[in-house]
Amino acid sequence: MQGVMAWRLMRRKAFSTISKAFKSFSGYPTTRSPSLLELDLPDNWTPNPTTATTTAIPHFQNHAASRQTAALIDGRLMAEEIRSGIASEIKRMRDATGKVPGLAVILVGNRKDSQTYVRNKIKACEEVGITSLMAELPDKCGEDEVLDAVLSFNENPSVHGILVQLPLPQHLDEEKILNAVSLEKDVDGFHPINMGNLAMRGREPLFVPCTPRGCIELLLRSGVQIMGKKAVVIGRSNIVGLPTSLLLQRHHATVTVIHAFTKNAEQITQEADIVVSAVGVPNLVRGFWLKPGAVVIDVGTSPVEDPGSEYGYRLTGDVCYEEAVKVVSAITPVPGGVGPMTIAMLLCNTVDSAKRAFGFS
Ligand SMILES: Nc1nc2c(c(=O)[nH]1)N[C@@H](CN(C=O)c1ccc(C(=O)N[C@@H](CCC(=O)O)C(=O)O)cc1)CN2
Repeated sequence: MQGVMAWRLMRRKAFSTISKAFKSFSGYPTTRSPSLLELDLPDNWTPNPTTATTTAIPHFQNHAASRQTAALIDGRLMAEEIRSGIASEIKRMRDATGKVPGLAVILVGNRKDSQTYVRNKIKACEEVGITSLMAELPDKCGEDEVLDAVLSFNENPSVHGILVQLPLPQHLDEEKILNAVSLEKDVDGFHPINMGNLAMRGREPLFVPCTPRGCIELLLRSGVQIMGKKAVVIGRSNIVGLPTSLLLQRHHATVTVIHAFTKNAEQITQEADIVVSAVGVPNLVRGFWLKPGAVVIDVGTSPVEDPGSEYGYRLTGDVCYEEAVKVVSAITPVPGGVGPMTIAMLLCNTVDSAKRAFGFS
Protein backbone atom coordinates (compact mmCIF):
# COMPACT_ATOMS: atom_id res chain seq x y z
CA MET A 1 0.00 0.00 0.00
CA GLN A 2 2.81 2.34 0.98
CA GLY A 3 4.56 1.47 -2.27
CA VAL A 4 1.48 2.45 -4.31
CA MET A 5 1.16 5.77 -2.43
CA ALA A 6 4.83 6.55 -2.98
CA TRP A 7 4.52 5.73 -6.71
CA ARG A 8 1.42 7.96 -7.04
CA LEU A 9 3.24 10.79 -5.26
CA MET A 10 6.24 10.40 -7.52
CA ARG A 11 4.01 10.38 -10.63
CA ARG A 12 2.16 13.54 -9.50
CA LYS A 13 5.50 15.27 -8.87
CA ALA A 14 6.88 14.23 -12.24
CA PHE A 15 3.71 15.40 -14.00
CA SER A 16 3.85 18.77 -12.26
CA THR A 17 7.52 19.19 -13.27
CA ILE A 18 6.69 18.35 -16.91
CA SER A 19 3.73 20.73 -17.06
CA LYS A 20 5.81 23.50 -15.45
CA ALA A 21 8.47 22.91 -18.09
CA PHE A 22 5.82 23.19 -20.81
CA LYS A 23 4.38 26.38 -19.32
CA SER A 24 7.83 27.92 -19.18
CA PHE A 25 7.81 28.05 -23.02
CA SER A 26 5.99 31.32 -23.37
CA GLY A 27 3.07 31.22 -25.80
CA TYR A 28 2.86 27.43 -25.96
CA PRO A 29 -0.34 25.87 -24.72
CA THR A 30 0.39 22.81 -22.58
CA THR A 31 -1.16 20.50 -25.19
CA ARG A 32 1.65 21.20 -27.67
CA SER A 33 5.04 19.59 -27.52
CA PRO A 34 7.72 22.24 -28.02
CA SER A 35 10.29 19.61 -28.93
CA LEU A 36 8.13 18.59 -31.87
CA LEU A 37 7.00 21.97 -33.14
CA GLU A 38 9.70 24.44 -32.29
CA LEU A 39 12.34 23.49 -34.82
CA ASP A 40 11.30 25.78 -37.65
CA LEU A 41 14.65 26.55 -39.24
CA PRO A 42 15.01 28.31 -42.59
CA ASP A 43 16.33 26.24 -45.49
CA ASN A 44 19.35 28.32 -46.45
CA TRP A 45 20.89 26.30 -49.25
CA THR A 46 24.57 26.68 -49.97
CA PRO A 47 24.90 27.14 -53.72
CA ASN A 48 27.19 24.68 -55.42
CA PRO A 49 30.42 26.60 -56.05
CA THR A 50 31.21 24.54 -59.11
CA THR A 51 29.42 24.74 -62.44
CA ALA A 52 28.89 22.31 -65.24
CA THR A 53 31.78 23.64 -67.26
CA THR A 54 34.42 23.72 -64.53
CA THR A 55 34.25 20.34 -62.78
CA ALA A 56 34.41 16.92 -64.31
CA ILE A 57 32.74 14.14 -62.33
CA PRO A 58 33.78 10.58 -63.33
CA HIS A 59 30.26 9.09 -63.06
CA PHE A 60 28.86 11.88 -65.20
CA GLN A 61 31.69 11.63 -67.74
CA ASN A 62 30.81 7.97 -68.36
CA HIS A 63 27.34 8.96 -69.37
CA ALA A 64 28.54 11.97 -71.29
CA ALA A 65 30.70 9.63 -73.31
CA SER A 66 27.66 7.54 -74.18
CA ARG A 67 26.00 10.70 -75.61
CA GLN A 68 22.64 9.67 -74.19
CA THR A 69 20.18 12.51 -74.75
CA ALA A 70 17.01 12.91 -72.74
CA ALA A 71 13.56 13.60 -74.16
CA LEU A 72 12.38 17.13 -73.57
CA ILE A 73 9.14 17.50 -71.62
CA ASP A 74 7.64 20.53 -73.32
CA GLY A 75 5.58 22.42 -70.73
CA ARG A 76 4.73 25.22 -73.16
CA LEU A 77 3.13 22.84 -75.62
CA MET A 78 1.22 20.93 -72.94
CA ALA A 79 0.02 24.16 -71.36
CA GLU A 80 -1.18 25.38 -74.76
CA GLU A 81 -3.19 22.17 -75.27
CA ILE A 82 -4.70 22.49 -71.80
CA ARG A 83 -5.59 26.16 -72.33
CA SER A 84 -7.30 25.35 -75.60
CA GLY A 85 -9.38 22.65 -73.83
CA ILE A 86 -10.29 25.18 -71.12
CA ALA A 87 -11.43 27.73 -73.72
CA SER A 88 -13.84 25.15 -75.21
CA GLU A 89 -15.07 24.21 -71.74
CA ILE A 90 -15.80 27.85 -70.88
CA LYS A 91 -17.67 28.30 -74.15
CA ARG A 92 -19.81 25.25 -73.28
CA MET A 93 -20.40 26.72 -69.81
CA ARG A 94 -21.39 30.13 -71.19
CA ASP A 95 -23.75 28.56 -73.74
CA ALA A 96 -25.44 26.48 -71.05
CA THR A 97 -25.55 28.90 -68.09
CA GLY A 98 -24.96 32.34 -69.56
CA LYS A 99 -22.13 32.75 -67.04
CA VAL A 100 -18.33 32.55 -67.11
CA PRO A 101 -15.70 31.99 -64.38
CA GLY A 102 -14.10 34.97 -62.63
CA LEU A 103 -10.62 35.21 -61.10
CA ALA A 104 -9.52 37.93 -58.65
CA VAL A 105 -5.83 38.66 -58.21
CA ILE A 106 -4.31 40.60 -55.31
CA LEU A 107 -0.88 42.04 -55.97
CA VAL A 108 0.95 43.89 -53.21
CA GLY A 109 4.12 45.88 -53.88
CA ASN A 110 6.26 46.39 -56.94
CA ARG A 111 8.35 43.26 -57.41
CA LYS A 112 9.05 43.00 -61.12
CA ASP A 113 8.79 39.20 -61.21
CA SER A 114 5.42 39.20 -59.40
CA GLN A 115 4.12 41.90 -61.75
CA THR A 116 5.13 39.76 -64.73
CA TYR A 117 3.48 36.61 -63.33
CA VAL A 118 0.27 38.50 -62.56
CA ARG A 119 0.22 40.11 -66.02
CA ASN A 120 0.67 36.68 -67.59
CA LYS A 121 -2.12 35.20 -65.47
CA ILE A 122 -4.54 37.95 -66.46
CA LYS A 123 -3.62 37.61 -70.14
CA ALA A 124 -4.12 33.84 -69.93
CA CYS A 125 -7.57 34.44 -68.37
CA GLU A 126 -8.55 36.80 -71.19
CA GLU A 127 -7.48 34.28 -73.82
CA VAL A 128 -9.70 31.49 -72.48
CA GLY A 129 -12.72 33.62 -71.51
CA ILE A 130 -12.24 33.97 -67.74
CA THR A 131 -13.16 37.42 -66.39
CA SER A 132 -10.40 38.86 -64.22
CA LEU A 133 -10.43 41.46 -61.47
CA MET A 134 -7.37 42.91 -59.82
CA ALA A 135 -6.54 44.66 -56.57
CA GLU A 136 -3.14 46.33 -56.76
CA LEU A 137 -1.86 47.62 -53.43
CA PRO A 138 1.27 49.62 -52.64
CA ASP A 139 4.29 48.01 -50.99
CA LYS A 140 3.72 49.88 -47.72
CA CYS A 141 0.01 49.11 -47.40
CA GLY A 142 -1.43 47.87 -44.13
CA GLU A 143 -2.59 44.34 -43.46
CA ASP A 144 -6.19 45.55 -43.14
CA GLU A 145 -6.16 46.83 -46.72
CA VAL A 146 -5.11 43.43 -48.01
CA LEU A 147 -7.65 41.67 -45.78
CA ASP A 148 -10.38 44.06 -46.99
CA ALA A 149 -9.56 43.18 -50.60
CA VAL A 150 -9.70 39.46 -49.79
CA LEU A 151 -12.99 39.80 -47.92
CA SER A 152 -14.63 41.84 -50.67
CA PHE A 153 -13.64 39.20 -53.29
CA ASN A 154 -14.91 36.47 -50.92
CA GLU A 155 -18.33 38.17 -51.01
CA ASN A 156 -18.40 38.85 -54.76
CA PRO A 157 -20.52 36.17 -56.51
CA SER A 158 -18.89 36.80 -59.89
CA VAL A 159 -15.50 35.79 -58.41
CA HIS A 160 -14.83 32.03 -58.30
CA GLY A 161 -11.11 32.14 -57.69
CA ILE A 162 -8.96 34.41 -55.51
CA LEU A 163 -5.21 34.48 -55.45
CA VAL A 164 -2.79 36.52 -53.43
CA GLN A 165 0.45 36.78 -55.38
CA LEU A 166 3.42 35.60 -53.29
CA PRO A 167 5.75 36.58 -51.83
CA LEU A 168 4.09 39.36 -49.87
CA PRO A 169 6.15 42.24 -48.45
CA GLN A 170 7.83 41.22 -45.17
CA HIS A 171 5.66 43.35 -42.88
CA LEU A 172 2.49 41.50 -43.85
CA ASP A 173 1.33 38.34 -42.10
CA GLU A 174 1.11 35.85 -44.98
CA GLU A 175 -0.54 33.18 -42.85
CA LYS A 176 -3.32 35.51 -41.69
CA ILE A 177 -3.97 36.78 -45.23
CA LEU A 178 -4.04 33.34 -46.87
CA ASN A 179 -6.30 32.01 -44.12
CA ALA A 180 -8.80 34.77 -44.94
CA VAL A 181 -9.34 33.52 -48.50
CA SER A 182 -12.64 31.64 -48.76
CA LEU A 183 -11.96 27.89 -48.93
CA GLU A 184 -14.33 27.59 -51.92
CA LYS A 185 -12.39 30.24 -53.90
CA ASP A 186 -8.83 29.36 -52.88
CA VAL A 187 -7.65 28.40 -56.39
CA ASP A 188 -4.02 28.40 -55.25
CA GLY A 189 -4.94 25.69 -52.74
CA PHE A 190 -2.82 27.33 -50.01
CA HIS A 191 -5.50 27.36 -47.28
CA PRO A 192 -4.42 25.09 -44.39
CA ILE A 193 -7.71 23.16 -44.50
CA ASN A 194 -7.20 22.48 -48.20
CA MET A 195 -3.59 21.46 -47.55
CA GLY A 196 -4.71 19.22 -44.65
CA ASN A 197 -7.21 17.48 -46.93
CA LEU A 198 -4.48 17.00 -49.52
CA ALA A 199 -2.26 15.40 -46.88
CA MET A 200 -4.87 13.01 -45.49
CA ARG A 201 -5.81 9.70 -47.04
CA GLY A 202 -9.42 9.39 -48.11
CA ARG A 203 -9.90 13.17 -48.13
CA GLU A 204 -10.29 15.31 -51.24
CA PRO A 205 -8.93 18.86 -51.35
CA LEU A 206 -11.10 21.36 -53.24
CA PHE A 207 -8.02 22.54 -55.16
CA VAL A 208 -4.61 21.08 -55.91
CA PRO A 209 -1.93 23.84 -55.73
CA CYS A 210 -1.04 24.96 -59.26
CA THR A 211 2.70 24.21 -59.57
CA PRO A 212 2.47 20.75 -57.93
CA ARG A 213 -0.57 19.93 -60.10
CA GLY A 214 1.46 21.08 -63.10
CA CYS A 215 4.37 18.79 -62.15
CA ILE A 216 2.09 15.74 -61.93
CA GLU A 217 0.34 16.65 -65.21
CA LEU A 218 3.75 16.89 -66.91
CA LEU A 219 4.60 13.38 -65.70
CA LEU A 220 1.23 11.85 -66.56
CA ARG A 221 0.99 13.46 -69.99
CA SER A 222 4.53 12.26 -70.76
CA GLY A 223 3.45 8.69 -69.98
CA VAL A 224 5.67 8.43 -66.89
CA GLN A 225 4.42 5.80 -64.48
CA ILE A 226 4.46 7.11 -60.91
CA MET A 227 3.02 4.16 -58.99
CA GLY A 228 5.68 2.14 -57.20
CA LYS A 229 8.49 4.46 -58.29
CA LYS A 230 11.07 6.07 -56.01
CA ALA A 231 10.58 9.83 -56.10
CA VAL A 232 12.77 12.50 -54.58
CA VAL A 233 11.45 16.02 -54.01
CA ILE A 234 14.16 18.57 -53.37
CA GLY A 235 12.75 21.43 -51.29
CA ARG A 236 9.90 21.53 -48.78
CA SER A 237 8.18 24.87 -49.37
CA ASN A 238 4.48 25.16 -48.62
CA ILE A 239 3.70 26.14 -52.19
CA VAL A 240 5.71 23.54 -54.11
CA GLY A 241 7.87 20.97 -52.29
CA LEU A 242 5.43 19.90 -49.60
CA PRO A 243 2.28 19.59 -51.78
CA THR A 244 4.26 17.91 -54.58
CA SER A 245 5.52 15.27 -52.17
CA LEU A 246 1.93 14.69 -50.99
CA LEU A 247 0.64 14.39 -54.55
CA LEU A 248 3.36 11.93 -55.53
CA GLN A 249 2.37 9.82 -52.52
CA ARG A 250 -1.24 9.98 -53.63
CA HIS A 251 0.00 8.54 -56.94
CA HIS A 252 1.64 5.74 -54.92
CA ALA A 253 5.28 6.73 -55.32
CA THR A 254 7.69 6.21 -52.43
CA VAL A 255 8.72 9.75 -51.68
CA THR A 256 11.81 11.19 -50.01
CA VAL A 257 11.97 14.92 -49.32
CA ILE A 258 15.40 16.52 -49.36
CA HIS A 259 16.06 19.84 -47.65
CA ALA A 260 18.98 22.02 -46.66
CA PHE A 261 19.78 19.82 -43.63
CA THR A 262 19.72 16.51 -45.51
CA LYS A 263 22.95 14.56 -45.37
CA ASN A 264 24.01 12.69 -48.52
CA ALA A 265 21.48 14.46 -50.74
CA GLU A 266 23.40 13.28 -53.83
CA GLN A 267 23.32 9.60 -52.86
CA ILE A 268 19.61 9.74 -52.03
CA THR A 269 18.81 11.47 -55.32
CA GLN A 270 20.93 8.95 -57.25
CA GLU A 271 18.38 6.26 -56.30
CA ALA A 272 15.34 8.14 -57.57
CA ASP A 273 13.31 7.26 -60.66
CA ILE A 274 11.60 10.67 -60.50
CA VAL A 275 13.28 13.86 -59.27
CA VAL A 276 11.35 17.07 -58.68
CA SER A 277 13.57 19.97 -57.67
CA ALA A 278 12.10 23.19 -56.26
CA VAL A 279 14.67 25.10 -54.26
CA GLY A 280 15.72 27.97 -56.52
CA VAL A 281 19.46 27.23 -56.37
CA PRO A 282 20.86 27.33 -59.93
CA ASN A 283 22.59 24.10 -60.99
CA LEU A 284 22.36 22.54 -57.53
CA VAL A 285 21.58 19.12 -58.99
CA ARG A 286 24.52 17.92 -61.05
CA GLY A 287 24.54 15.14 -63.62
CA PHE A 288 26.20 12.72 -61.19
CA TRP A 289 23.29 13.16 -58.72
CA LEU A 290 20.95 11.50 -61.18
CA LYS A 291 20.22 7.87 -61.91
CA PRO A 292 20.52 6.92 -65.59
CA GLY A 293 17.03 6.87 -67.08
CA ALA A 294 15.42 8.96 -64.33
CA VAL A 295 12.79 11.62 -65.12
CA VAL A 296 13.50 15.16 -63.93
CA ILE A 297 11.00 17.94 -63.28
CA ASP A 298 12.86 21.19 -62.67
CA VAL A 299 10.74 23.80 -60.89
CA GLY A 300 13.58 26.23 -60.13
CA THR A 301 13.77 29.44 -62.14
CA SER A 302 16.58 31.69 -60.93
CA PRO A 303 17.88 34.65 -62.90
CA VAL A 304 21.60 34.16 -63.51
CA GLU A 305 23.80 36.93 -64.91
CA ASP A 306 24.53 36.43 -68.59
CA PRO A 307 26.07 39.41 -70.40
CA GLY A 308 25.53 37.64 -73.72
CA SER A 309 21.74 37.52 -73.40
CA GLU A 310 19.24 40.24 -74.31
CA TYR A 311 18.39 41.28 -70.72
CA GLY A 312 21.81 40.56 -69.19
CA TYR A 313 20.50 37.47 -67.38
CA ARG A 314 18.94 34.14 -68.17
CA LEU A 315 16.58 31.92 -66.20
CA THR A 316 18.35 28.88 -64.82
CA GLY A 317 16.89 25.77 -63.25
CA ASP A 318 17.96 23.87 -60.13
CA VAL A 319 19.22 21.06 -62.33
CA CYS A 320 22.38 21.39 -64.41
CA TYR A 321 20.61 20.82 -67.72
CA GLU A 322 23.69 20.21 -69.92
CA GLU A 323 24.81 17.40 -67.63
CA ALA A 324 21.38 15.99 -66.87
CA VAL A 325 20.31 15.50 -70.51
CA LYS A 326 23.16 13.03 -70.94
CA VAL A 327 22.02 10.91 -67.99
CA VAL A 328 18.24 10.98 -67.61
CA SER A 329 15.47 9.75 -69.92
CA ALA A 330 13.33 12.90 -69.80
CA ILE A 331 13.61 16.40 -68.39
CA THR A 332 11.71 19.70 -68.30
CA PRO A 333 13.57 22.74 -69.63
CA VAL A 334 13.83 26.10 -67.85
CA PRO A 335 12.14 28.21 -69.06
CA GLY A 336 9.34 26.36 -70.87
CA GLY A 337 8.76 23.49 -68.44
CA VAL A 338 6.85 23.83 -65.20
CA GLY A 339 6.22 27.62 -65.37
CA PRO A 340 3.64 27.61 -68.18
CA MET A 341 1.89 24.64 -66.53
CA THR A 342 1.49 26.63 -63.29
CA ILE A 343 -0.65 29.18 -65.13
CA ALA A 344 -2.60 26.51 -67.05
CA MET A 345 -3.42 24.77 -63.75
CA LEU A 346 -4.61 28.05 -62.26
CA LEU A 347 -7.09 28.34 -65.12
CA CYS A 348 -8.21 24.72 -64.54
CA ASN A 349 -8.74 25.38 -60.81
CA THR A 350 -10.76 28.53 -61.59
CA VAL A 351 -12.98 26.64 -64.04
CA ASP A 352 -13.45 23.79 -61.52
CA SER A 353 -14.48 26.33 -58.90
CA ALA A 354 -17.00 28.03 -61.23
CA LYS A 355 -18.44 24.64 -62.18
CA ARG A 356 -19.03 23.87 -58.50
CA ALA A 357 -20.63 27.29 -57.97
CA PHE A 358 -22.92 26.93 -61.02
CA GLY A 359 -23.65 23.23 -60.41
CA PHE A 360 -22.41 22.67 -63.95
CA SER A 361 -20.51 19.59 -65.02
N1 LIG B 1 -0.08 33.07 -55.34
C1 LIG B 1 0.97 32.47 -55.93
N2 LIG B 1 2.17 33.05 -55.87
C2 LIG B 1 3.22 32.41 -56.47
C3 LIG B 1 3.05 31.21 -57.18
C4 LIG B 1 1.76 30.64 -57.23
O1 LIG B 1 1.53 29.54 -57.79
N3 LIG B 1 0.74 31.31 -56.60
N4 LIG B 1 4.11 30.65 -57.90
C5 LIG B 1 5.30 31.43 -58.13
C6 LIG B 1 5.28 32.37 -59.29
N5 LIG B 1 4.42 31.99 -60.42
C7 LIG B 1 3.09 32.16 -60.30
O2 LIG B 1 2.57 32.92 -59.56
C8 LIG B 1 4.96 31.65 -61.70
C9 LIG B 1 6.30 31.50 -61.89
C10 LIG B 1 6.81 31.24 -63.18
C11 LIG B 1 5.96 31.12 -64.26
C12 LIG B 1 6.45 30.90 -65.65
O3 LIG B 1 5.65 30.75 -66.54
N6 LIG B 1 7.76 30.91 -65.88
C13 LIG B 1 8.29 30.82 -67.21
C14 LIG B 1 9.35 31.88 -67.39
C15 LIG B 1 8.78 33.23 -67.28
C16 LIG B 1 9.79 34.33 -67.61
O4 LIG B 1 10.34 34.30 -68.69
O5 LIG B 1 9.95 35.21 -66.74
C17 LIG B 1 8.89 29.46 -67.43
O6 LIG B 1 9.33 28.79 -66.47
O7 LIG B 1 8.92 29.05 -68.59
C18 LIG B 1 4.61 31.25 -64.05
C19 LIG B 1 4.11 31.52 -62.79
C20 LIG B 1 5.60 32.27 -56.89
N7 LIG B 1 4.46 32.97 -56.44
